[in-house]
Amino acid sequence: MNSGESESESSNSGSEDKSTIIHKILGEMKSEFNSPRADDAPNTNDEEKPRIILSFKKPASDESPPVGGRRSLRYKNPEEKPELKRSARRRSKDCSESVLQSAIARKEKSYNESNKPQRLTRQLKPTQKILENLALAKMEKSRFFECEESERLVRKHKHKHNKCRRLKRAKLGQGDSEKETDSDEGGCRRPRSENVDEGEELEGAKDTCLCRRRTKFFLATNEETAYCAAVDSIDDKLIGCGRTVATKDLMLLRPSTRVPYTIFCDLHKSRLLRHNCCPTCGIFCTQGRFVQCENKHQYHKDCQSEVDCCPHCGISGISYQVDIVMQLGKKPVFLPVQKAQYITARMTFSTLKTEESKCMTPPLIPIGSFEFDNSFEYGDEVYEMNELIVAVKNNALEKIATILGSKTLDVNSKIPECQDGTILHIAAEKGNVSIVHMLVVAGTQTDVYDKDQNTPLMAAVMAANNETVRYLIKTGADIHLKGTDGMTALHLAAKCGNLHACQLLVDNSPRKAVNCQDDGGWTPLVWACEHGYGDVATFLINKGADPSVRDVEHNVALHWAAFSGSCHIAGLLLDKGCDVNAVNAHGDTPLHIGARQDMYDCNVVLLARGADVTLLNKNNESPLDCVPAGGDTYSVIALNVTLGGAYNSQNVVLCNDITKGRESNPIQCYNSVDNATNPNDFKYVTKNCITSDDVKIEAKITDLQCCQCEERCVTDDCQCGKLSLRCWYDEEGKLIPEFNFGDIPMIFECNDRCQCNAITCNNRVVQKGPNQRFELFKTLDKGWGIRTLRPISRGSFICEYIGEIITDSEADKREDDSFLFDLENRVCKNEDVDSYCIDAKFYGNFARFINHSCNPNLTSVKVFIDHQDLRFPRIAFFANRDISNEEELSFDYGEKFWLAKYKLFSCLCGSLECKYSEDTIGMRT
Ligand SMILES: C[S@@+](CC[C@H](N)C(=O)[O-])C[C@H]1O[C@@H](n2cnc3c(N)ncnc32)[C@H](O)[C@@H]1O
Repeated sequence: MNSGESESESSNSGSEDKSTIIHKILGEMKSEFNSPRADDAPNTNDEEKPRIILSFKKPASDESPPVGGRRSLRYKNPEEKPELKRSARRRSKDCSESVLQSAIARKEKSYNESNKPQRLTRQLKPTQKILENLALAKMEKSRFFECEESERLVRKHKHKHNKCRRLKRAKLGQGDSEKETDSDEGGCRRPRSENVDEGEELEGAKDTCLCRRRTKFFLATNEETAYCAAVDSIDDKLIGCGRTVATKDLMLLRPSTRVPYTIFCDLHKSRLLRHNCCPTCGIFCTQGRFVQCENKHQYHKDCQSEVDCCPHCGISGISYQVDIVMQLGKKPVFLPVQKAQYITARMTFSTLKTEESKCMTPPLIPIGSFEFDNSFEYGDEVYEMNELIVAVKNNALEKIATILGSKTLDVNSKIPECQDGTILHIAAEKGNVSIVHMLVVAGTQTDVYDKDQNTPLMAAVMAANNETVRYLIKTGADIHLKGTDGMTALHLAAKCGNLHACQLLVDNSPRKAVNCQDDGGWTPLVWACEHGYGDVATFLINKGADPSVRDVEHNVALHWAAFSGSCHIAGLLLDKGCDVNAVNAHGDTPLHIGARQDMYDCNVVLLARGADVTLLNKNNESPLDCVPAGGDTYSVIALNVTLGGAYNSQNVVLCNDITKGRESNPIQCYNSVDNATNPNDFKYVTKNCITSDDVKIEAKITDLQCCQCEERCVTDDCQCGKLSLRCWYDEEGKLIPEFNFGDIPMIFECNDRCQCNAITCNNRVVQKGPNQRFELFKTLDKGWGIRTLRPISRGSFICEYIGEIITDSEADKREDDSFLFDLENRVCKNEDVDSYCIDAKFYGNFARFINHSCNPNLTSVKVFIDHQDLRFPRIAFFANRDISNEEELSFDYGEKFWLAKYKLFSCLCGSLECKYSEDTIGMRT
């Protein structure tokens, strides 16, 4: 096949710049492998072998279906069904550790994202006392310095060389990272107005402030712990400390008489000693811009009087503005234990984004009915887990608070009476959001499994405690976790008919989990159909549930709707393009199932929508053979048989799945044209393969350019996006509207070396494989072809062109050239370097059956995933326009193909723009 399609040409001409950029980025790729122009190919043969020439494009993906146990639609009554043994997932220690790690990571992340520190520290408003002190200090200062004015002028003169203020940076160690020298002592002078009888000096220094003074005052408390009441000024925000202070060390201190006595932790004491606490307002100068005197005493600019003078030592004239930065060795990780220390903090939900939920639920204020104040007496009592369980079961909030506050229990310990779940499982099942909240705040992990492989979220879903479901989702519970039989919380919600929970789960799923399959291959939609929950089925379909997804027994959702006899759901599925005569692994159509279940109403709907009464299953049974004789269902099917209402009776299913289970969705083979049997003269593969040593792909993982994105690769910083010029995929995995099908970039998807999350990453589409529904069918005049069983929107990924990677010279030797796809990686004509093709003749996927059209609905795009060797792009087809149900898929083979083939046959695409028909090909040769 030869070059020449217009898209290809424009793509090539435009690709030089992009190639240059990509070369620059990759830094190691040779220019000769870029900008491959089909016309530049060395033409060593007059009779050149035809190649299909690229016109590059791609779509969305979903989780690949798990395999495992299944139920069978062969059994009329559920009781007849053999009990399913689906994979019993055993959780290992590693698994639980990773759950913990990810829970911590999520909490950290949500903390960082929310940028609201109040759950971790207390953010305080200045008290009335502090404000009064500020005003008082200003007045005192101005009075005091009136009489100091003349002295100040002398000192000013003395230090005139330092008069211009300098900006300098200081670093303040949050721990003991910085040991400041005490060289400031010498310069301290006592202002006349200060009370010298405050107490004994801490280190004998004669400061005018009281930063270094001991006092005779101690805090009297019966509590085991006291908390530091220091207030830090951090970037103009006031943050309370709250560290614990040993009760044996409760000396009350203050930096001046203007501020109240306070309890300080060791850290704040040492900073007080170093004059880091402003004597005017009593707030520590912790991070931000402050003023520092010559003696390294720090205070706030606003706390300075109009006369430039240090409120610590009174020295005037020599002051600097300093930028203080907290010096932390590493990012703080707030573990539940640490959070639990802040027992005086009011529990709040303010750090969570309160997105408008579609469900009408009241705002989430879990503690609404409960005032959790710090007057609880925890005492020395040691509690048993049983007491907590009883308290949770009885909704005894105060008791729960007391037990949790005592910290005598491991809130994550497994409870044998509760299937080895935790106390959070019990609370989630019980459904009191306040209790769930208290447990979460007390450090209970949300993503733990019980023996039945249910998480607390799943327990809440099954118990229909939807406020708890909402709370747990917002708190970061992982909604994608799979439990028994590979079921997610959404599967369970659909199975239970819990519409509200379905809404919460779907609306909070970053990449829609709506088509996720469990071990039996069932989607949430299948569960809703099986149990006849019309509202849930409608909701899921509206949210993009695919009615054509097959389970492991090849049933589609319509089989399950027929099983439950839900005519409303059956109609809905048929409206969405579900095939009324879809056949499962036993050859049963939905009508066979509906007949066996004696579902009259539903069978009427199926018959009215074209169900074929003549189709035989693998036991040679027609639907009429399956129905109990004598009833209404028998009559209605018998009537249709009598009337000869066989619909599409010409259609013959030759094979249920040409992929033999290798694709996530089976592909049936239909032939209603002739007697040809299904094509099986090739090996179905889903990855390109190599059969010769002549093909060597540079695929070292260490050579891969990769990204450092934390999660989803949605920002411009994603390195893989930059390689592709930008990320071309939207949230659903479709090419964005800006993607220019006339000037196609190469796409570099995220790879195994990237940091991002493989499930939620936006830049992974082709690697997840095809997820649409297709059918192999016999065309009237072009042999086999591929058509879609449902509408496909523009930009969707269809499939890759998969086959055997061979060298050009090998391709030239091959007899059948109908399946060669030229990788367009030919180097300069003069160089004797081989280039490559993909041959799908012997090894291939269903793309090998896609025919040519001069007005194609697919465009091919070069994609790189597991290697970045530009000689071997993966060829991905994307819909270049909306494609309707049952439309044949096609791409442009390119001029090279037709120049080689026109003597044998001409193009039968039938489009008005056809360039290679019998009539038009002459104009091109
Ligand atoms: C890659 S195969 C496509 C699958 C093929 N129809 C089959 O039955 O295996 C390419 C071959 O399909 C046929 N073909 C594809 N598109 C065609 C078209 N527009 N007109 C005529 N023949 C076409 C040609 O025989 C061509 O060599």
